[in-house]
Parts: sequence; structure tokens; C-alpha cells
Amino acid sequence: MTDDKAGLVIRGLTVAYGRKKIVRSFSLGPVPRGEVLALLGPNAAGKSTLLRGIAGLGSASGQVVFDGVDLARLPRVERAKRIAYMPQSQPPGIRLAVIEAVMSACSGMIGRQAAMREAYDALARLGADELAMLPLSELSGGQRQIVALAQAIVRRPEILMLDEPTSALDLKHQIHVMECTTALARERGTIVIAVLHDVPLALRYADSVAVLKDGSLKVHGRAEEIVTPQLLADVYGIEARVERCSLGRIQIMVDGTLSR
Ligand SMILES: Nc1ncnc2c1ncn2[C@@H]1O[C@H](COP(=O)(O)OP(=O)(O)OP(=O)(O)O)[C@@H](O)[C@H]1O
Repeated sequence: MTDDKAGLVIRGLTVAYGRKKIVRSFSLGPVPRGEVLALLGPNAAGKSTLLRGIAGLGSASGQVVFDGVDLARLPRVERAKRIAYMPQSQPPGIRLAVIEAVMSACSGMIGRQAAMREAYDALARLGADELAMLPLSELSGGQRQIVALAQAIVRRPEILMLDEPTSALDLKHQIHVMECTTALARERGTIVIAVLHDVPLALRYADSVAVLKDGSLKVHGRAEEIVTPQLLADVYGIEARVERCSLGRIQIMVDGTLSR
């Protein structure tokens, strides 16, 4: 079995808005099935644009190979069955109950009864089944974000891409969402790619970390191997120490910002 046939490999992916190339010749992988990849990088590095390129939204060239198949060559509908993309911000409230909104995310893929079961299951996994009958338009920002995640996982994608899935959540819900997402990856063999600004959260839950800067991949690997004070200085312009805690995980202690 070649590397291409085990998980996700991205080769030379370039993503543009009109003539403006944002992500340039991005290559990464293989990312094995069942793993969580955290995508880190400063504001405007191109993280959301990269996710859109992988999902086949917008103008992209290059290869996105999953289990040996170049997704870019598949018809849009086939690609959409394999990939779910949860964008950074959610559309304003539409007049649907939460359960209907989650069901609608998998409409056309399975029958109505199965969709209802899957939708309840997705909400229950996320600890949000009590929201099922509420109007989507009446949810708080954090509740809306959890429902958006349910809308992504209900489709049972093979690649689940989450753009800042914890940005509106309190500490308990951040941990719960990351634990659910990791469990789902392991259970279903899903590859999860999550853009996270919360570096400690990424270090705790991700199997590997990719760092993007100015539209290019700076480094990809296990956090313990790649996260160094020099990397944090180069990417974020901060002065920080990287230390290993008693559980073997690494921790970042920020001392200040570097003047540029
Ligand atoms: N629709 C668009 N048209 C033109 N340029 C865009 C568009 N969306 C984003 N950009 C530009 O692409 C660059 C990367 O934006 P992107 O949203 O991918 O960054 P990001 O790393 O996700 O940022 P953040 O962490 O701030 O969310 C930015 O310079 C931004 O101005």
C-alpha cells in the first residue's frame, strides 16, 4: 500500500480569490484516518482559505488525495459526500427548529427517519439534545456553534473540517467539543482538520499540528517535535518557553511579545 492510499495527502494546493493567490503550493501528509490535525497560524495566514480549497469551494488547483483518490477529479456531489466543512461564522438565524436544521444537513443522503435518528444522535453526542425543538434563530452564539458542528458531523464525512469550532464556547464546552471530535475521529476513522487559535487546546487534542504563515506551510508534525520557542517567535512574534508537564504534554509559557 502506498502512502496515497492511507488517509489524506495534499499536493501543491494553490487557492486564490480571483487573481490573488492566498495559499501557495501547499503540500502535506499523509494524515492517517482517525487522526485530528490542528491548523494553526496568525490572522490572515490563509487557514480558512485552505479549508475552502480542500473542500473544493472556490478556485483551487493541485491535488487533494484521499485513500488514493484525487477528490478534485470527483464530481462536486461526490466530493461533498466525503467532506464536511463547518465555516468560521454561521449564517443568521433561519426559521427552522434545531432538529430540522441538523436533519437538513444530511437531506438527500439518507431517508427522513434515518436523518432524524442521526440528527438526534449528533446533538446528543455534543450534549445539545435539549436544544432540538428550539428555533435556530433563538440560540446563543455558543449554542449556534455547537449546532453547526452537529450539522457537520451528522453527514458522517470522511474528512471533517472545522474552522475555529470552539471560538464561541466556554471552557467546559471547548473541552467537551474537542473530546467528542477526537472520539468521533477514532470511532469512525474520520480525519478531522480543525483551525484553532487556542494553541494549548490544539496541543492537548491534536495528533499533529500544521502551521501556516503567509499562505505557506511552515511545518507539520507532532506537537512535541515541532513546537519550539523559535517557531512561536517566527509565527506569532511572541517570546515564550515550551516546557513538558508531568503528563508528558508540552505547555507554552508566554513571556511577552517581540518587537518587529
Ligand atoms: N473573499 C475574499 N476575497 C478576497 N480576499 C479574501 C477573501 N477572503 C479572505 N481573503 C484574504 O485572504 C487572506 C487569508 O484570509 P483567511 O480568512 O484565509 O485567513 P485566516 O488565516 O483564516 O485568518 P483568521 O485567523 O483571521 O480567521 C487575507 O489576506 C484575506 O484578506
